[in-house]
Amino acid sequence: MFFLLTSFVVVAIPYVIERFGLRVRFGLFALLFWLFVFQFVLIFSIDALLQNFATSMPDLLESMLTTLGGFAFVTIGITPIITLVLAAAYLLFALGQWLFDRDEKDMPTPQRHFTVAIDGPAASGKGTLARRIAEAYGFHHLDTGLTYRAVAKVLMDQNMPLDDEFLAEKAARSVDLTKLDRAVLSAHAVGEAASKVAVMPAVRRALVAMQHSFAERPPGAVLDGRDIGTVVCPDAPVKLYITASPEARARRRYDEIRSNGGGANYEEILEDLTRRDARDMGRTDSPLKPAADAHLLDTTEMDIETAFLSAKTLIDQALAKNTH
Ligand SMILES: Nc1ncnc2c1ncn2[C@@H]1O[C@H](COP(=O)(O)OP(=O)(O)O)[C@@H](O)[C@H]1O
Ligand SMILES: Nc1ccn([C@H]2C[C@H](O)[C@@H](COP(=O)(O)OP(=O)(O)O)O2)c(=O)n1
Repeated sequence: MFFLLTSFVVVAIPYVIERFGLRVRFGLFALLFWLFVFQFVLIFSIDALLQNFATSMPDLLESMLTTLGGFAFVTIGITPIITLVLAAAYLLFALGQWLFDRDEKDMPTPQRHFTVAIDGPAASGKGTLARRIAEAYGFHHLDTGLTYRAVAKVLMDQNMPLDDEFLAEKAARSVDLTKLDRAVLSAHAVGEAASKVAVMPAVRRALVAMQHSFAERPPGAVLDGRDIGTVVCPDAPVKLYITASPEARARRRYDEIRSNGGGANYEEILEDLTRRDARDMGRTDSPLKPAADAHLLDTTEMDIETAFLSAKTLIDQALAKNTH
């Protein structure tokens, strides 16, 4: 009896490991387990039969039943031994699996990132929209216009010409993305100078490289400028091209300067913007133009919140596609 109970426990334990530990629904141990139970029942049934009916049984049947009972008794003794060996092998296998899984979990998974590219002419509302998106989605934001403005500011501060490509490239290489001071760089004159240095390919190459690595920051980045969808992030899942009539843009810039306490002339601003648009759209290297797959958003009659909601619909659709 003790032998049978021990056998039962030895078979049952690996079965439990298999079923609940290794999550095998019906495996080798389960088979052995039920075989064991079957043999157990067989032995007791044969034993009961022989005890009660042996005298009235033909000799041949009695000897067959005795042989079968003996065979079941022997195999019931072997089953736990086989099971024990298999259990040990299985446990080693499970341990290997566990270690392997743990190693996989420890491995750094490639960080996912999502890019929103926003382009458009001056004062169309790119920056405002980009900041709003970055805030809503927890993404990093880079106003790439500030990088061109930073190059122009360095040259202006040192009274250097704005068309010397060698000097401008040197200034571009010294730009530090963490030190772009919007308050200093947002001056109207700096924007005009930035548009001039932005025509030089060497300057663009240096700045585009920085902008490109910024765009890869996880979990996502919003970049606004003139060539984000076409050159800096041509693979961005969301590209927006923001426009507004020159008059609406000049009015916005005028209001912005006035609300900051500055003096401004609407006609002059309109003229400057028109000239800057022509330069930004007409240059040979990376001219301002919508990417073929960009969504156009005309904000002339659209307030900031409505523009944001339009962009949000597109971003949510692209994010849903990205996670499937
Ligand atoms: N849809 C809009 N409606 C009205 N004003 C806007 C809108 N979008 C932006 N503005 C305002 O226009 C000005 C210029 O916007 P900004 O985002 O700096 O343009 P950009 O980055 O294209 O030069 C800001 O004062 C901003 O508050
Ligand atoms: N990605 C970019 C961003 C700006 N530029 C250039 C062209 C723009 O006239 C200047 C200034 O850009 P910025 O976006 O700061 O100008 P606005 O805020 O729209 O007036 O820099 C560019 O060539 N490419």
